[in-house]
Amino acid sequence: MLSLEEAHSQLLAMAPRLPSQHYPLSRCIGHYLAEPVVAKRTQPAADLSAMDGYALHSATQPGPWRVIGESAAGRPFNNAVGPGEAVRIFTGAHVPDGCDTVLIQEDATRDGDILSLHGSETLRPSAHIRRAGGDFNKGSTLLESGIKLTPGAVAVAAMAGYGILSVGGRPKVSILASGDELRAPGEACDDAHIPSSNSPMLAAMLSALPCDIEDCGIVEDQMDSLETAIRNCLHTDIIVTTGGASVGDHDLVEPVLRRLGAQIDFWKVAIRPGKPLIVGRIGKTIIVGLPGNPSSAYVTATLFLLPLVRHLAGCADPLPRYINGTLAQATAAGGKRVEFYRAFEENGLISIFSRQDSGMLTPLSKANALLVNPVDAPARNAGEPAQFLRID
Ligand SMILES: Nc1nc2c(c(=O)[nH]1)N[C@H]1C(S)=C(S)[C@@H](COP(=O)(O)OP(=O)(O)OC[C@H]3O[C@@H](n4cnc5c(N)ncnc54)[C@H](O)[C@@H]3O)O[C@H]1N2
Ligand code: MOO
Repeated sequence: MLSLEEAHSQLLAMAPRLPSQHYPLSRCIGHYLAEPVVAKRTQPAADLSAMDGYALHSATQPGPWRVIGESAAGRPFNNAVGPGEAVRIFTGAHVPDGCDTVLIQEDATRDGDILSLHGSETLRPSAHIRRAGGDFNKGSTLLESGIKLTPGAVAVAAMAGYGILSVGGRPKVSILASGDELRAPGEACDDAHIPSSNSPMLAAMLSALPCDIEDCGIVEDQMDSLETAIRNCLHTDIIVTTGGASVGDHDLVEPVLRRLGAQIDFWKVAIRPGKPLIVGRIGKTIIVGLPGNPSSAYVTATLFLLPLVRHLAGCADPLPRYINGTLAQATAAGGKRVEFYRAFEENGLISIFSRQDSGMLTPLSKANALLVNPVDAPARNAGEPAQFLRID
């Protein structure tokens, strides 16, 4: 059986990133940057006041000063300020030549044009001044390609002079649930049927990524039906199936993929839950066959589907990131497969849910972490270090 590490390296080698595209900043959120953002301007471009008050030279204190003009944001005072003079200034406005400090208006008394300092405070040079280039300088690289564009990253790109960014492509992902027992969520179910919870779960997981999702519904456990359903999704970049990935008589994903002439890249990975995962391709479409058990589908989507989408969309670092934490309770020794326990993490302390059956959804619904129990790990006590994946 393939190790998790081998499966991950095969996954990322399967297909190159999708071609990049140009988007206005308003549509860039959540996409991966395809080219670095290099500042086209310096910010601030000049020394600016950080407060409302008066610009003057600290050597001329304690005053009084004569107010000779005003500097507002976008409307600088363009003359020099001499000894004994001050300029009314507002937050974001240029600090005029001849001034090296800002007296905030709460510490000032003004009588007509005459300004005096009240209180015994000393005005320090540079106080309340944001220096030119204090945030960034023209030509400096502010964002590397492959990073996810957060609101802060979009804002720095705008301030750096960009209105349009080059971002990675948006993979098209179709979701296909297979199983005679499945009904669409919300439909009535008798004892022989269950709602397809995997379909909305996968759509919800993918919704956090830059991709376009097509829910292709539910297909019965029949070779011809599954074959037709997969054929109908071949226009997408990824087809994710759930169920029918294992070895039972009604588990048809692998035989149907073979009938369709698919290349099977790997089937069965040394992980628990999720061992029956199948990954293959038909032409340019990658098929990710997730096991049907809800927690197995969740874990394999976390470990394979989301990283694949991130990779195609241009993410520099698409694989799940393990975080260091501390066990709140003892764990059993690891076995021959890496185990991912549904867990709850708070302040780095990880507790494992007592019910870990991969068919159960209640522990998953409360989990915010997957505790990683590596292959052949020794049994561990509460207080020992452990790694986890954040899943909220
Ligand atoms: N003899 C063996 N049996 C099984 C093995 C094995 O190695 N040898 N592997 C087990 C493991 S591990 C898993 S996981 C499951 C995976 O099975 P399948 O991918 O073939 O999934 P199904 O049999 O179709 O369904 C399993 C389970 O999940 C429910 N299900 C399916 N689809 C959905 C959905 N869309 N939403 C909610 N629940 C779903 C289904 O009703 C079953 O209860 O195989 C083991 N067996
Ligand atoms: O790996 Mo299955 O996914 O144990 O339930």
